[in-house]
Amino acid sequence: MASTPTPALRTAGLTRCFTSRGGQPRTALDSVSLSLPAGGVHALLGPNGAGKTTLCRIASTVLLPSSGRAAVLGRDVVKEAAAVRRLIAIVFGGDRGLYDRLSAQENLWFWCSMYGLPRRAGRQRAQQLLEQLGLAERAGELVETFSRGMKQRLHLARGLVAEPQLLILDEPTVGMDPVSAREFRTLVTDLRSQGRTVLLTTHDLQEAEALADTVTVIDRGRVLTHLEQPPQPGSLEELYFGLIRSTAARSGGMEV
Ligand SMILES: Nc1ncnc2c1ncn2[C@@H]1O[C@H](COP(=O)(O)OP(=O)(O)OP(=O)(O)O)[C@@H](O)[C@H]1O
Repeated sequence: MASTPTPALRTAGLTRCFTSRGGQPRTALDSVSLSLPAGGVHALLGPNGAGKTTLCRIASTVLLPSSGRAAVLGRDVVKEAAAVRRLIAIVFGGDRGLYDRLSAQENLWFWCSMYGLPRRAGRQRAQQLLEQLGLAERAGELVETFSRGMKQRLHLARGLVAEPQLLILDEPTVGMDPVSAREFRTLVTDLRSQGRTVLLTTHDLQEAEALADTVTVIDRGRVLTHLEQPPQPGSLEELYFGLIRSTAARSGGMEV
Protein backbone atom coordinates (compact mmCIF):
# COMPACT_ATOMS: atom_id res chain seq x y z
CA MET A 1 0.00 0.00 0.00
CA ALA A 2 1.36 3.44 -0.93
CA SER A 3 2.15 5.59 2.10
CA THR A 4 0.45 8.98 2.49
CA PRO A 5 2.86 11.86 1.83
CA THR A 6 3.73 13.92 4.91
CA PRO A 7 1.92 17.27 4.86
CA ALA A 8 3.99 20.45 4.82
CA LEU A 9 1.92 21.72 7.73
CA ARG A 10 -0.53 19.81 9.85
CA THR A 11 -2.35 21.21 12.85
CA ALA A 12 -4.74 19.44 15.19
CA GLY A 13 -6.91 21.34 17.64
CA LEU A 14 -4.42 24.18 17.56
CA THR A 15 -5.40 26.87 20.03
CA ARG A 16 -3.63 30.03 21.12
CA CYS A 17 -4.97 32.41 23.76
CA PHE A 18 -3.58 35.77 24.75
CA THR A 19 -4.40 38.02 27.66
CA SER A 20 -4.85 41.66 26.76
CA ARG A 21 -3.33 44.40 28.93
CA GLY A 22 -6.68 44.90 30.59
CA GLY A 23 -6.63 41.21 31.58
CA GLN A 24 -9.26 40.22 29.00
CA PRO A 25 -8.72 36.73 27.51
CA ARG A 26 -8.51 36.65 23.71
CA THR A 27 -8.54 33.49 21.61
CA ALA A 28 -6.42 34.10 18.52
CA LEU A 29 -6.65 30.50 17.28
CA ASP A 30 -9.53 28.28 18.27
CA SER A 31 -9.01 24.57 17.71
CA VAL A 32 -7.63 24.84 14.19
CA SER A 33 -7.18 21.53 12.39
CA LEU A 34 -5.60 21.76 8.95
CA SER A 35 -3.49 19.73 6.59
CA LEU A 36 -1.55 21.49 3.84
CA PRO A 37 0.21 19.17 1.38
CA ALA A 38 3.89 19.54 0.57
CA GLY A 39 4.49 21.52 -2.63
CA GLY A 40 2.43 24.38 -3.99
CA VAL A 41 1.20 27.68 -2.66
CA HIS A 42 -1.28 27.64 0.22
CA ALA A 43 -3.15 30.88 0.79
CA LEU A 44 -4.35 31.79 4.26
CA LEU A 45 -7.01 34.48 4.17
CA GLY A 46 -9.00 36.31 6.80
CA PRO A 47 -9.83 39.77 8.10
CA ASN A 48 -7.64 41.76 10.51
CA GLY A 49 -7.19 39.88 13.75
CA ALA A 50 -8.36 36.55 12.26
CA GLY A 51 -5.31 34.68 13.57
CA LYS A 52 -3.19 34.35 10.40
CA THR A 53 0.03 35.75 11.86
CA THR A 54 -0.47 33.75 15.05
CA LEU A 55 -0.65 30.56 12.97
CA CYS A 56 2.48 31.56 11.01
CA ARG A 57 4.35 32.35 14.22
CA ILE A 58 3.46 29.00 15.77
CA ALA A 59 4.45 27.15 12.56
CA SER A 60 7.79 28.94 12.61
CA THR A 61 8.37 28.05 16.32
CA VAL A 62 8.52 31.64 17.58
CA LEU A 63 5.26 31.28 19.50
CA LEU A 64 4.05 28.34 21.58
CA PRO A 65 0.51 27.00 21.21
CA SER A 66 -1.76 27.12 24.27
CA SER A 67 -3.03 23.65 23.34
CA GLY A 68 -3.26 21.33 20.36
CA ARG A 69 -0.45 20.43 17.99
CA ALA A 70 1.29 21.62 14.86
CA ALA A 71 3.87 19.80 12.77
CA VAL A 72 5.99 20.92 9.82
CA LEU A 73 6.84 18.05 7.49
CA GLY A 74 6.10 15.66 10.32
CA ARG A 75 8.20 17.50 12.92
CA ASP A 76 6.42 18.79 15.99
CA VAL A 77 6.88 22.57 16.35
CA VAL A 78 7.27 22.33 20.13
CA LYS A 79 9.09 19.05 20.73
CA GLU A 80 11.27 19.25 17.61
CA ALA A 81 11.58 23.02 17.27
CA ALA A 82 15.25 22.93 16.23
CA ALA A 83 14.48 20.50 13.39
CA VAL A 84 11.51 22.63 12.28
CA ARG A 85 13.72 25.73 12.15
CA ARG A 86 15.95 23.98 9.64
CA LEU A 87 12.95 23.32 7.40
CA ILE A 88 11.27 26.71 7.36
CA ALA A 89 11.81 30.40 6.77
CA ILE A 90 9.41 33.22 7.47
CA VAL A 91 9.22 36.48 5.56
CA PHE A 92 7.09 39.29 6.97
CA GLY A 93 5.75 42.18 4.94
CA GLY A 94 6.99 45.67 5.79
CA ASP A 95 10.40 46.80 6.89
CA ARG A 96 11.15 44.42 9.75
CA GLY A 97 14.18 42.19 9.74
CA LEU A 98 16.69 43.96 7.50
CA TYR A 99 19.72 46.00 8.52
CA ASP A 100 19.22 49.35 6.82
CA ARG A 101 22.76 50.58 7.37
CA LEU A 102 24.25 47.54 5.64
CA SER A 103 24.25 46.85 1.94
CA ALA A 104 22.05 44.16 0.41
CA GLN A 105 24.96 41.79 0.05
CA GLU A 106 26.18 42.48 3.60
CA ASN A 107 22.72 41.62 4.89
CA LEU A 108 22.83 38.32 3.04
CA TRP A 109 26.42 37.56 4.10
CA PHE A 110 25.28 38.08 7.68
CA TRP A 111 22.35 35.72 7.26
CA CYS A 112 24.51 33.12 5.52
CA SER A 113 26.90 33.18 8.47
CA MET A 114 23.97 32.89 10.89
CA TYR A 115 22.93 29.73 9.05
CA GLY A 116 26.46 28.37 9.46
CA LEU A 117 27.62 28.65 5.84
CA PRO A 118 31.40 29.02 5.55
CA ARG A 119 32.48 32.46 4.29
CA ARG A 120 33.19 31.44 0.70
CA ALA A 121 30.02 29.37 0.32
CA GLY A 122 28.05 32.19 1.95
CA ARG A 123 29.33 34.73 -0.52
CA GLN A 124 28.48 32.46 -3.43
CA ARG A 125 25.01 31.81 -2.08
CA ALA A 126 24.42 35.54 -1.49
CA GLN A 127 25.50 36.36 -5.05
CA GLN A 128 23.28 33.64 -6.49
CA LEU A 129 20.27 34.94 -4.55
CA LEU A 130 20.93 38.56 -5.49
CA GLU A 131 20.97 37.51 -9.14
CA GLN A 132 17.88 35.31 -8.79
CA LEU A 133 15.94 38.17 -7.21
CA GLY A 134 17.13 40.85 -9.61
CA LEU A 135 19.17 42.75 -7.01
CA ALA A 136 22.69 42.06 -8.28
CA GLU A 137 23.14 45.54 -9.73
CA ARG A 138 22.31 47.19 -6.40
CA ALA A 139 24.08 44.59 -4.23
CA GLY A 140 26.59 47.04 -2.77
CA GLU A 141 24.09 49.78 -1.90
CA LEU A 142 22.70 50.46 1.55
CA VAL A 143 19.30 48.94 2.18
CA GLU A 144 18.02 52.28 3.48
CA THR A 145 18.21 53.54 -0.12
CA PHE A 146 16.02 50.71 -1.41
CA SER A 147 12.41 51.01 -2.47
CA ARG A 148 9.83 48.88 -0.63
CA GLY A 149 9.65 46.39 -3.50
CA MET A 150 13.43 45.99 -3.47
CA LYS A 151 13.37 45.48 0.29
CA GLN A 152 10.74 42.79 -0.13
CA ARG A 153 12.91 41.01 -2.68
CA LEU A 154 15.77 41.15 -0.23
CA HIS A 155 13.50 39.77 2.48
CA LEU A 156 12.68 36.90 0.18
CA ALA A 157 16.38 36.36 -0.57
CA ARG A 158 17.03 36.23 3.16
CA GLY A 159 14.24 33.69 3.53
CA LEU A 160 15.80 31.54 0.83
CA VAL A 161 19.34 31.53 2.28
CA ALA A 162 18.81 28.22 4.04
CA GLU A 163 16.85 26.67 1.16
CA PRO A 164 13.75 26.13 3.30
CA GLN A 165 11.25 23.46 2.35
CA LEU A 166 8.40 25.54 3.77
CA LEU A 167 8.52 29.27 3.13
CA ILE A 168 6.04 31.32 5.13
CA LEU A 169 5.19 34.68 3.56
CA ASP A 170 3.14 36.90 5.85
CA GLU A 171 1.57 39.65 3.72
CA PRO A 172 4.67 39.89 1.52
CA THR A 173 3.28 42.37 -1.00
CA VAL A 174 1.78 44.81 1.49
CA GLY A 175 2.49 48.37 0.40
CA MET A 176 4.13 47.33 -2.88
CA ASP A 177 3.28 49.09 -6.11
CA PRO A 178 1.40 46.92 -8.63
CA VAL A 179 4.45 46.25 -10.79
CA SER A 180 6.65 45.21 -7.86
CA ALA A 181 3.82 43.09 -6.49
CA ARG A 182 3.41 41.34 -9.82
CA GLU A 183 7.13 40.67 -10.06
CA PHE A 184 7.06 39.31 -6.53
CA ARG A 185 4.23 36.96 -7.46
CA THR A 186 6.28 35.71 -10.39
CA LEU A 187 9.05 34.87 -7.93
CA VAL A 188 6.58 32.94 -5.80
CA THR A 189 5.42 31.03 -8.87
CA ASP A 190 9.07 30.20 -9.65
CA LEU A 191 9.51 28.85 -6.13
CA ARG A 192 6.47 26.65 -6.56
CA SER A 193 7.86 25.25 -9.80
CA GLN A 194 11.08 24.43 -7.94
CA GLY A 195 8.95 22.19 -5.69
CA ARG A 196 8.93 24.39 -2.59
CA THR A 197 5.93 24.85 -0.35
CA VAL A 198 4.75 28.38 0.29
CA LEU A 199 2.28 29.42 2.99
CA LEU A 200 1.03 32.84 1.99
CA THR A 201 -1.11 35.17 4.08
CA THR A 202 -2.64 38.02 2.18
CA HIS A 203 -5.56 40.43 2.14
CA ASP A 204 -5.37 40.58 -1.63
CA LEU A 205 -7.96 38.17 -2.98
CA GLN A 206 -6.71 38.53 -6.56
CA GLU A 207 -3.23 37.64 -5.40
CA ALA A 208 -4.58 34.55 -3.65
CA GLU A 209 -6.54 33.61 -6.75
CA ALA A 210 -3.52 34.04 -8.99
CA LEU A 211 -1.15 32.01 -6.84
CA ALA A 212 -2.95 29.57 -4.61
CA ASP A 213 -3.22 25.83 -5.01
CA THR A 214 -5.27 25.63 -1.82
CA VAL A 215 -7.12 28.34 0.10
CA THR A 216 -8.00 28.46 3.78
CA VAL A 217 -10.20 31.21 5.17
CA ILE A 218 -10.11 31.88 8.90
CA ASP A 219 -11.95 34.37 11.06
CA ARG A 220 -11.89 34.89 14.82
CA GLY A 221 -9.41 32.06 15.09
CA ARG A 222 -11.61 29.46 13.36
CA VAL A 223 -11.35 27.85 9.97
CA LEU A 224 -14.37 28.91 7.90
CA THR A 225 -13.46 26.95 4.79
CA HIS A 226 -10.60 25.06 3.22
CA LEU A 227 -10.46 24.62 -0.56
CA GLU A 228 -8.21 21.80 -1.65
CA GLN A 229 -8.13 23.02 -5.25
CA PRO A 230 -7.19 26.34 -6.81
CA PRO A 231 -10.22 28.65 -6.76
CA GLN A 232 -12.03 29.20 -10.04
CA PRO A 233 -11.03 32.52 -11.58
CA GLY A 234 -13.30 35.27 -10.26
CA SER A 235 -14.89 33.08 -7.57
CA LEU A 236 -12.92 33.92 -4.47
CA GLU A 237 -14.31 37.36 -3.73
CA GLU A 238 -17.89 36.16 -3.54
CA LEU A 239 -16.95 33.13 -1.46
CA TYR A 240 -14.84 35.21 0.92
CA PHE A 241 -17.37 37.98 1.49
CA GLY A 242 -20.18 35.45 1.90
CA LEU A 243 -18.25 33.61 4.62
CA ILE A 244 -17.16 36.71 6.50
CA ARG A 245 -20.63 38.22 6.30
CA SER A 246 -22.32 35.15 7.70
CA THR A 247 -19.80 34.87 10.57
CA ALA A 248 -20.32 38.56 11.38
CA ALA A 249 -24.09 38.12 11.27
CA ARG A 250 -23.95 35.09 13.60
CA SER A 251 -21.94 37.00 16.17
CA GLY A 252 -23.86 40.26 15.72
CA GLY A 253 -20.67 41.96 14.42
CA MET A 254 -20.07 44.62 11.83
CA GLU A 255 -21.45 44.68 8.31
CA VAL A 256 -19.05 43.57 5.57
N1 LIG B 1 1.02 39.33 21.67
C1 LIG B 1 -0.30 39.47 21.69
N2 LIG B 1 -0.93 39.85 22.82
C2 LIG B 1 -2.28 39.98 22.86
N3 LIG B 1 -3.09 39.74 21.81
C3 LIG B 1 -2.50 39.33 20.67
C4 LIG B 1 -1.09 39.18 20.54
N4 LIG B 1 -0.81 38.77 19.26
C5 LIG B 1 -1.99 38.67 18.64
N5 LIG B 1 -3.00 39.00 19.46
C6 LIG B 1 -4.43 39.01 19.13
O1 LIG B 1 -4.74 37.78 18.49
C7 LIG B 1 -5.68 37.98 17.46
C8 LIG B 1 -5.13 37.45 16.15
O2 LIG B 1 -4.04 38.28 15.77
P1 LIG B 1 -3.18 37.98 14.45
O3 LIG B 1 -2.05 38.94 14.42
O4 LIG B 1 -2.85 36.54 14.39
O5 LIG B 1 -4.24 38.32 13.31
P2 LIG B 1 -4.03 38.45 11.73
O6 LIG B 1 -5.06 37.59 11.07
O7 LIG B 1 -2.62 38.20 11.36
O8 LIG B 1 -4.41 39.98 11.52
P3 LIG B 1 -3.88 41.06 10.42
O9 LIG B 1 -4.53 40.70 9.13
O10 LIG B 1 -4.42 42.34 10.99
O11 LIG B 1 -2.39 41.00 10.39
C9 LIG B 1 -6.00 39.49 17.44
O12 LIG B 1 -7.15 39.70 18.22
C10 LIG B 1 -4.78 40.08 18.13
O13 LIG B 1 -5.11 41.30 18.78
